[in-house]
Amino acid sequence: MVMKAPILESRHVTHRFGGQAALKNISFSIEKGEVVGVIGRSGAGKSTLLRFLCALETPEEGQILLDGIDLTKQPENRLIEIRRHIGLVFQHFNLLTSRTVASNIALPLQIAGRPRREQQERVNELLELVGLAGFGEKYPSQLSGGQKQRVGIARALAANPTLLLCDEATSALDPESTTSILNLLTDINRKLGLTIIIITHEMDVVRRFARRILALDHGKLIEDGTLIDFLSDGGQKKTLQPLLADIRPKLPNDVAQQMCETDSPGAAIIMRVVHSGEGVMPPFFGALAQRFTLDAALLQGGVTTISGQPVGDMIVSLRGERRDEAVEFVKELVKSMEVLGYVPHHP
Ligand SMILES: Nc1ncnc2c1ncn2[C@@H]1O[C@H](COP(=O)(O)OP(=O)(O)OP(=O)(O)O)[C@@H](O)[C@H]1O
Repeated sequence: MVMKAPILESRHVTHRFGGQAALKNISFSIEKGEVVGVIGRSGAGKSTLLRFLCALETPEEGQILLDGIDLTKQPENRLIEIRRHIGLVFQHFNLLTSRTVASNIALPLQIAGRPRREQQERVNELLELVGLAGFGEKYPSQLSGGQKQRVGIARALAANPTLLLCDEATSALDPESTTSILNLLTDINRKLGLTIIIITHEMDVVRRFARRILALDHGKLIEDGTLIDFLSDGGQKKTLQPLLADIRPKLPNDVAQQMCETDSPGAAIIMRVVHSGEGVMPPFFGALAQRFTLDAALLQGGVTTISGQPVGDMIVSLRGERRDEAVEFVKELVKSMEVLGYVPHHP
């Protein structure tokens, strides 16, 4: 097997502010072409990590390697050069209002001293790529939030970066523009094979966009995996639950009111089931009901497709004499299963 060299590595990164650790022993490695979401609540350490990843600051301990180069060991003049190869996309776009769209996009090329002709050609290419052909002579004030962010993305891509770092890139946008920007980033990843890291506090954004999720909590890396890993571990790891709360199906109120912790004869078992879709689509529960003569109901949730992969997160209820047999059967097929409680039988 050929081992690919990582494009970005964080090795045992620790950093403190006034004795308080903001990042604790953070290690991960990202390969070229990956799409990674870094998620965490306010104060988790996302911005601190971002500043290290883009070589704006150096951690107290540990190393950051970009394409094999240790950013923590480079002199400032080398870092200036390295930063040119890191595309940054900001929450509030950071466009220069007195410059046209074309001139905003050309800025990194101008700073790098590229010839005017080359700048123009590259700007036209980028306008096309981000779906803004014909917008070059407009000013930022004439654009919608989503369009401004397209300009921000085009500018970040101008110098052919090794890596695109998006800092809360959709947090200032309405849901429709958020979707279009996430689609654009997915498209860019596919077309250019560019490595993209999106840093956000919104689980819905990483759920829809990132094939791999890194979760930070109080400066610690508490999860590094796919959405399915995240959902499966959410049952056991308490620290993941607040992050997942936004996207998980919730127990319907009437069921929550009737549910108790102890099983009793004839009770329905209420379970959260996470699975990768194959063979466990909602009709499966109909077949299960028939096979084990059960009352089986999908109470909440379903299957969504993430990066072409079906991901199921459902709350189901099973009641019947052969209920426990059915539970064992389901357990073999799914990624994880968590018993939430029991609803007693009222004849
Ligand atoms: N310059 C600083 N001086 C002192 N403490 C800081 C500084 N920057 C960050 N911190 C602290 O480090 C911790 C992590 O902060 P950080 O800004 O990285 O979190 P975050 O996940 O980006 O949060 P948010 O989403 O609110 O921006 C917090 O406790 C914060 O108060």
